[in-house]
Amino acid sequence: MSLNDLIPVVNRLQDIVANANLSDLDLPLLTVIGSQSAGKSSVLENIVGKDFLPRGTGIVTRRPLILQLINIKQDDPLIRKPGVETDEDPDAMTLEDHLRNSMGGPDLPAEWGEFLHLPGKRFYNFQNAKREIERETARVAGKNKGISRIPINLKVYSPNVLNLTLVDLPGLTKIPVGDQPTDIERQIKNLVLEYISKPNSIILAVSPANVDLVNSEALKLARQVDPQGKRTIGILSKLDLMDHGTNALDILVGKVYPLKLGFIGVVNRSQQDISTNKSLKDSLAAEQDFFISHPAYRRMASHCGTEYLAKTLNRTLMNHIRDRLPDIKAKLNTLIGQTEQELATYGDDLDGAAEENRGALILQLLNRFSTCFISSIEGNSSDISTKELCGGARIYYVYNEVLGRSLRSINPLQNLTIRDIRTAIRNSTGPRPSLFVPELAFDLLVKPQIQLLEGPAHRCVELVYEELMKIGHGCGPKELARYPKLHARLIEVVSDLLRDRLGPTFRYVESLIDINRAYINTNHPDFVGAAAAMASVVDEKQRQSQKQKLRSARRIEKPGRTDGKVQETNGKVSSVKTVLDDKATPEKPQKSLVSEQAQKDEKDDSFDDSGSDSSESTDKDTFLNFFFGKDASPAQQKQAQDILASPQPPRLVNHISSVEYPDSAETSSVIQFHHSEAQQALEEQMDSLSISDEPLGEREQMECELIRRLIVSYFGIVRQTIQDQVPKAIMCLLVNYCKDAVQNTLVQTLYRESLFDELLYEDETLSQEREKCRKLLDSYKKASVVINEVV
Ligand SMILES: Nc1nc2c(ncn2[C@@H]2O[C@H](COP(=O)(O)OP(=O)(O)OP(=O)(O)O)[C@@H](O)[C@H]2O)c(=O)[nH]1
Repeated sequence: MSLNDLIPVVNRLQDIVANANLSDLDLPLLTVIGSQSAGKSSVLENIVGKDFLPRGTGIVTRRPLILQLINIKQDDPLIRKPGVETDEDPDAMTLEDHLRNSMGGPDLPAEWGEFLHLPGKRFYNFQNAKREIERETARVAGKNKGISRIPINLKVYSPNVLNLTLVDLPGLTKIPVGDQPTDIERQIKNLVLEYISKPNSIILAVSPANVDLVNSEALKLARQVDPQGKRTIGILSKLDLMDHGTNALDILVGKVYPLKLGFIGVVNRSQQDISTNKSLKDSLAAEQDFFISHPAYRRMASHCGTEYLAKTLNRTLMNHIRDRLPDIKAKLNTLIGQTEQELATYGDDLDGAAEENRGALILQLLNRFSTCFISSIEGNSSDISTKELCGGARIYYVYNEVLGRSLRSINPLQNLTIRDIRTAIRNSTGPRPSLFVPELAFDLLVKPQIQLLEGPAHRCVELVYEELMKIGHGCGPKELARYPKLHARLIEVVSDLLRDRLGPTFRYVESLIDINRAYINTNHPDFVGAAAAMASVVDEKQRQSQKQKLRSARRIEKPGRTDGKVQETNGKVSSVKTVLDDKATPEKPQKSLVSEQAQKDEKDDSFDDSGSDSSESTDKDTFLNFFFGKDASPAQQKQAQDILASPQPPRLVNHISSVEYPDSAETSSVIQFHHSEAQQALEEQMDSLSISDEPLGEREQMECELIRRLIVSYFGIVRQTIQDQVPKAIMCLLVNYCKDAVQNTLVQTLYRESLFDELLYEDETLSQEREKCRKLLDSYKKASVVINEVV
């Protein structure tokens, strides 16, 4: 097999490794070394088969030349790339040439060189390339024999070359000439070693036969990096210039210097041949004649010459490739398996599939989509996230955590000032003073409070709706990715279904609130009732009064200590003041009673039971004494009013003003109950218009407190009802409804023959991907055949 025979095999393998993204076939680097004028460039040129390297007497190669041969196919689009700069002289071009070039000409040569330092410029004429090498050498290394380690990179594109890299290096020399530095020998040696020490480098050590081999600098250096001679090929040049009567037979048969890859004798073109432009072809023929006709080499002529060198290189490259093959083969097998799997995920090509097959496919996809939707809600989907709550679990969370928490966060007495209560009581009694608990006022006041429950109930419906939407969007088998239009339509239909159900669910939840506002059932078994509430109010009042009396008594015993406390604890000034005042007027129960209640409210975040857990004591005597007893003194009234008019305890207000849902990522679930300052100011203004500053009577204070307790108790009952009923309503009207209806709705809307084409429109990128995948698989399979052939 000659180098030319190797080209197609290596090219196919190169294609394989490139396509399969395998590590490169990694063909060795051929590095030509030798003393000055040994014939390195000539050898290299013979291997490449192109006459393009500057040659001559004296030092010619003064910069490393990295020659990258790139194999291109005859029909490679690169060949006809329009608008490239060429080395052709425009003035010397004929009209025909111009036409040919402007049309991206069919006759452009398929071989050209391109320098790294002149990107985009093509050298179709290799004599021009030779001149450019000379110019570029002189530009960097000067004109006077100087050398430079900066390489010249030349790429040769041709259908007739192997993808190989060859390196031509400056000749080894001892004595500095021209601009060369005094340590030229060391510098060149280092430069050469840099290239040949790469294990991937095959060293072509050129030694001229007319110089004693013991003086071969090339062999000396090669031995340094390849002591066993495994990757060094000895080349004996200038065999034609040996003294008459002498020959290099001993060297060529390996008797003088041991090299595993052996020595090969060559006869390159002489300077005269170059001057007379002797063609490469003719010089190869002449070389052949030389060996056949030479008495010493005749017997081994088949193992001499450039052609044999090419064969040896070929064998070396093949061995190298064989070494790499098992690895490539294993990778290829894995890739074939993987690609087959990938191809299977794209599904069969539906082009030209029968109508019933399409119908069955659509039906199957609709069913799988609806099953996925249902199982996501029920929590038996196979694709359950472990990162966040989803589907049915998230709905449960909305009911229990989000709704429960937001309902609990509502203050039953929100927006309800003592003044509002007093005004309501007064309005409801009409012109007469009331005898008993003003029931109408309670009725009037509790209804707007019940309305407060509507916000969280609505939000709960919204959140469940949003979750169902999310489920709808994330649903469906993987195959749906292949049919983007079908997928979009499925989502659309489910979204429509959900949207249709949103209205009825909202309305039902609203009516739940309306129903609860329509009739205030004071007979509810859990309702605290007026008598019990009043009893608890009175009971607390009494207890408070007793406590205060006790404290007053103690203070009278130790007056100094009380004073000290007043000064020490700023925050408690008012309570201590109360005690002191109480001392002067012992019968002022109402104030401490109310403040106790405020403290109680403060402690109770949920606001729901403060009324209902009150004591059942019905101390009629005390109750009547209090309710129909003598009025409090004006001083007592003022004190009570101060406290009643005081705002809600700060912690309570903060708590109500912003309640966050536990799921911080769900910012939309944050329910805000902010009062705008403007609104508050307006309310205060209205208060001052509607309510006189007339202080509350003791009886009024008791009534207000009573109403407050009744509202808290009744509100708690309704809140519980709402917390119980809203999830049931949502399940019935939204979640279960959609679960039951999804499949039918999908089939009714989408299973229509007229829609099949549109719905089964395949994602273009996907069909391209499948095609690509199929081609890749083909190429892998072919590659596998190629590899088996090589072995
Ligand atoms: N007669 C004869 N001349 C040769 C042979 N090989 C090379 N030459 C001549 O030797 C001279 C140097 O050849 P090159 O190929 O330039 O040698 P080189 O080793 O590349 O030289 P530098 O790059 O300058 O180190 C040229 O004039 C060649 O024609 C050969 O086998 N026989």
